[in-house]
Amino acid sequence: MPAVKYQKGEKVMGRWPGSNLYYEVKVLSFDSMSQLYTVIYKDGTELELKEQDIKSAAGFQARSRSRSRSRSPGRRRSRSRSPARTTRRSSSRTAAAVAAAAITDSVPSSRRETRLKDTLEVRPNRISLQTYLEAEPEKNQARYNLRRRKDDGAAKEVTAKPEQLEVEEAKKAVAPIATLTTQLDFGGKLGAYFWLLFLPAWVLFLIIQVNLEDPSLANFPPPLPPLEAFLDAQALAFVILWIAFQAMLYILPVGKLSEGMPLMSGERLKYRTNGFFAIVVSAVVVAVALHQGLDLTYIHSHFLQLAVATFLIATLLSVYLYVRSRYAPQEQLALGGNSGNVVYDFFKGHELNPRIKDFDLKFFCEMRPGLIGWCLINFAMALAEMKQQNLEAPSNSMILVNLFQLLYVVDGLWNEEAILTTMDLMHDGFGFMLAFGDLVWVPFTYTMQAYYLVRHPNPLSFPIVTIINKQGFVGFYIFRKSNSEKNAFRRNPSDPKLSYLKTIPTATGKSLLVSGWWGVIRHPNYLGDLLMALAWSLPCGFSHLLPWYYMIYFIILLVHRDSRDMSECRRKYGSAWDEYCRTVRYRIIPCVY
Ligand SMILES: NC(=O)C1=CN([C@@H]2O[C@H](COP(=O)(O)OP(=O)(O)OC[C@H]3O[C@@H](n4cnc5c(N)ncnc54)[C@H](OP(=O)(O)O)[C@@H]3O)[C@@H](O)[C@H]2O)C=CC1
Ligand SMILES: CC(C)=CCC[C@@H](C)[C@H]1CC=C2C3=C(CC[C@@]21C)[C@@]1(C)CC[C@H](O)C(C)(C)[C@@H]1CC3
Repeated sequence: MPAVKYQKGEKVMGRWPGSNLYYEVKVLSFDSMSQLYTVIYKDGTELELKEQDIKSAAGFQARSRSRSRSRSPGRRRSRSRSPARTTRRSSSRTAAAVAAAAITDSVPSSRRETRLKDTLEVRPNRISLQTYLEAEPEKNQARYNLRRRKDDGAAKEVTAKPEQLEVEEAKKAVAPIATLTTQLDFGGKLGAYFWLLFLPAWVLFLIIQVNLEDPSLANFPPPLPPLEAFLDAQALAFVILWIAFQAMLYILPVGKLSEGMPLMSGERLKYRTNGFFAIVVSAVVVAVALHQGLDLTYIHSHFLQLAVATFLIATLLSVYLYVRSRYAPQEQLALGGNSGNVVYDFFKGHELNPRIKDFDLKFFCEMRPGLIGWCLINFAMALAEMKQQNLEAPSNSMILVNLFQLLYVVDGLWNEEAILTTMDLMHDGFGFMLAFGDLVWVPFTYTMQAYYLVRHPNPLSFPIVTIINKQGFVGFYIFRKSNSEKNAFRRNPSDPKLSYLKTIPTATGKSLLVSGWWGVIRHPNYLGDLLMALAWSLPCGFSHLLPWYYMIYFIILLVHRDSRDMSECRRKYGSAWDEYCRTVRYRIIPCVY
């Protein structure tokens, strides 16, 4: 049996996977079968290393000293380039930021990412393990038995001090392994069961409630109608026709082909961003159909059946998405949605950008049938209100709700490219949650205010209309400006028009905005969105809670989304993110939250 070179408890230097950096580690054990040492890093991360990737601490220091004096290009660079020349203002500079700044100073920002990845000698000394694995998965996997031995879910940060050795390219490249998702969102596996049952039931509850004389969110669920009342072949046919019509508009070679953000593979997918064209054509087609005698109030009278039909389609789509995610190549998968639990994975979704040829299912579902359908339903509710209340024109409240929500959707479609830098498109897998959210939840619950007004009129005086209008537009202004600022910055960080903005460099090569809208609060777009949501509920008055459902749901959604985003960004950007949070203290409401 060969002698064990390093003993249990011994402090040695372990090579950081995929790089030439050595960290101080403690030997925990040696497995004679696999010939691997289990070592623990200072932050508690355990990895298995081969003997050749371990050096004794004494020998390493002597070698490292002589090398760093004579030939470390990293050192030369950081001495000659003062970190003070970066855009950062804070005095408590972390090593990560200084390291990144040393590089970003000399490189145009659009090329920073590539340079950072290539330049192995200047590595930050605090970097998240998972970020590192994502950045260079093939190198890591080629050389190491790279599994975290003590995984408690969230990626931990390595705080050990790196020593620098020579720069060389990793030699082999093999496909990365599939990693199990251990950090589960939405209440984990049990939560997934709950949401799968609760979300459709809640849609049903809302639809049944809103038709009652005295609707309330606090009401006990009324008795369910018989099963036949839920299913309607004609309603199903309409829904299929609508989705097929939107799909046809989406694939027309009209409008811009926009590039998505770079994927892990470096590839950038192309998206046909012709959403504005789609809503204009849809409006024209609906106008022609109305002229031909189509009775749009059918949508009001068959709302439940239309919702159930759409739910069936969303469920079938989710099953398809789940099955295909099992066969998708590793580099096309999202980080989440691979827990090993069928229900959780079905709910969360695992494939990042499922496509049939060039047809992007997630992008299409998020931006087209549900979103444009939302406006169509609102319009049908306005017609139903006129019919039901014998009006010659829709009420002021109905007009306000219709116009505000139309503005929201048209703006989203006009700026469709901006969706490519949002969380759903960049990070989330496509599964039941998003398919159901996009196709059922948005059109059948976001229309609750308009639906409510059909049977529950709320007359508004002109001054009140003016106040709600102003408040809604302030929200819209904040929402649009902040989203556009981030989108423009993410697309071209060196855009001269954005040169006035202050940024924090991060170890990934991307920077974070710390001035402008994103320097006031961490989610200015959420604040704008919430103010708009308020303006959609106010026209319905205060007699019932039901039209306020969207506001309540939206606060919960955005607070949860913000915390999901915080942990995701912390994982990605490590100490640079902490620095950002110290500089920009409030999340959504200045000085409050
Ligand atoms: N009506 C509705 O039902 C809903 C509407 N929305 C709206 O959709 C829009 C998009 O929201 P969402 O996708 O949740 O989140 P964001 O558009 O806010 O995207 C978050 C991402 O932005 C990047 N980012 C965060 N901080 C900074 C910074 N300081 N500088 C530069 N980049 C930063 C990070 O990604 P990275 O660094 O990787 O680029 C982060 O993950 C929002 O306006 C929201 O209100 C959202 C959900 C539901
Ligand atoms: C409860 C449940 C099933 C939640 C799913 C959440 C989805 C409904 C939302 C997640 C992010 C969304 C966005 C929009 C609609 C709602 C969903 C899909 C959005 C398309 C609305 C229009 C905006 O202008 C927008 C493009 C910014 C926005 C993007 C996020």
